[in-house]
Amino acid sequence: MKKSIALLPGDGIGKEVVEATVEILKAIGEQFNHQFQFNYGLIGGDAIDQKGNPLPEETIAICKESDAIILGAVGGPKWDHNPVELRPERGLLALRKELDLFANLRPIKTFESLLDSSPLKKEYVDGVDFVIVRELTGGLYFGKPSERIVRDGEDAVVDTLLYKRYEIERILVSAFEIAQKRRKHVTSVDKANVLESSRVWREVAEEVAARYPDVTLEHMLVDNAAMQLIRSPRQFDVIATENMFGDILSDEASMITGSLGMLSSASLSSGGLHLYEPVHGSAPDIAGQNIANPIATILSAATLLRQSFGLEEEAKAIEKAVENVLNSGKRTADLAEGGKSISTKQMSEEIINALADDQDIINIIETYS
Ligand SMILES: NC(=O)C1=CN([C@@H]2O[C@H](COP(=O)(O)OP(=O)(O)OC[C@H]3O[C@@H](n4cnc5c(N)ncnc54)[C@H](O)[C@@H]3O)[C@@H](O)[C@H]2O)C=CC1
Ligand SMILES: CC(C)CC(=O)C(=O)O
Ligand SMILES: [Mg+2]
Repeated sequence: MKKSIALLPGDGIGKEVVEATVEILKAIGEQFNHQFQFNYGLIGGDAIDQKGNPLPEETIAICKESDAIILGAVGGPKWDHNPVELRPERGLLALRKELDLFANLRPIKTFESLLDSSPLKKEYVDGVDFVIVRELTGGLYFGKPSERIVRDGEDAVVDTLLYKRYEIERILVSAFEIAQKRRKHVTSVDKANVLESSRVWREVAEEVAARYPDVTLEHMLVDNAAMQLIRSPRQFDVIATENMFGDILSDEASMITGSLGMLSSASLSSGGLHLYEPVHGSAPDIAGQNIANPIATILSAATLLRQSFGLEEEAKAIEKAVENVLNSGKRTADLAEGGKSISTKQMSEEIINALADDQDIINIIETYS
């Protein structure tokens, strides 16, 4: 198979985890005889420094000419005091809007060998397997006005939470479609006791639920949801929520797996050009040290192969290789609890070695060759 992938490493550890992931894709391409062409683009802080724009036109063009996109992360202290339109994060938000990447799927599934790495009790996290379906192109991060103003003669500030009804409907439809293929339970998370947008969200959730009689709908207020994620995370199957709530809850949920560096995500578009990105950011505190955990990005790439290219065996091979490496006790620093750890590059090499050693893959390749 010949396919092109746009690579937007971005800033900080974004560069390191994308580089580690490219090595995995090259290895899987060689093993399964696929030709993946990589098209690099600038986004975020680097793009501001080199082009004066966090999302240059060339980057949008590179994405649109590709079959799928992998993004690392954007941001860093260097640009923290820039005016808002020259913040690296603006580049990512603009790309999500430009490509209508409205559905961000963030699976939270524990690995057997990492049960002790979670700060939560092992018996609570064992068997956790749910997905956060986060709306990604609306809500507070996109509403206008978003500015400093003067109100009643006082300095004030306004951010706007705006959703069109169809935006709420389509993300809930995505959540119900996903739930139908899973354990058929949607927890719709909102703040309907306070926010009008959440009241409409609830109404739409009820309407959509009526079209999926085999799926159970439960409403949960976001503050309770934040607590339930810690108290009994196994209760969740699909969590459907708006942009900011999903952003916050997913970082919280990452600790069920042991590290933010483990959480992959897929940002799906209405147009079919999807973007795959880790849940974490550019981690300036560890950037440039070759110690970041690349697994979130590597698992995002596995989802890309499955979702965008239909390469199920290849996706499974990567997921199994990651599991085998973790089972062998190898850990990056975030999971090593002060013990022996391996670098970002070494983790990538270990996963490549595990791919090469996997007898199932060798059998598949022999069957197809
Ligand atoms: N998708 C994106 O591009 C995102 C960008 N950001 C940006 O990233 C910058 C840093 O934000 P933070 O709040 O520090 O969030 P962050 O997600 O970058 O880091 C939070 C903490 O988790 C650790 N961490 C994150 N990913 C890791 C990995 N793969 N391996 C090991 N440890 C990892 C970091 O070292 C840090 O201690 C900011 O500029 C922020 O706006 C934040 C979140 C998402
Ligand atoms: C630019 C931010 C909204 C990125 C982020 O925190 C996320 O998507 O999880
Ligand atoms: Mg986030």
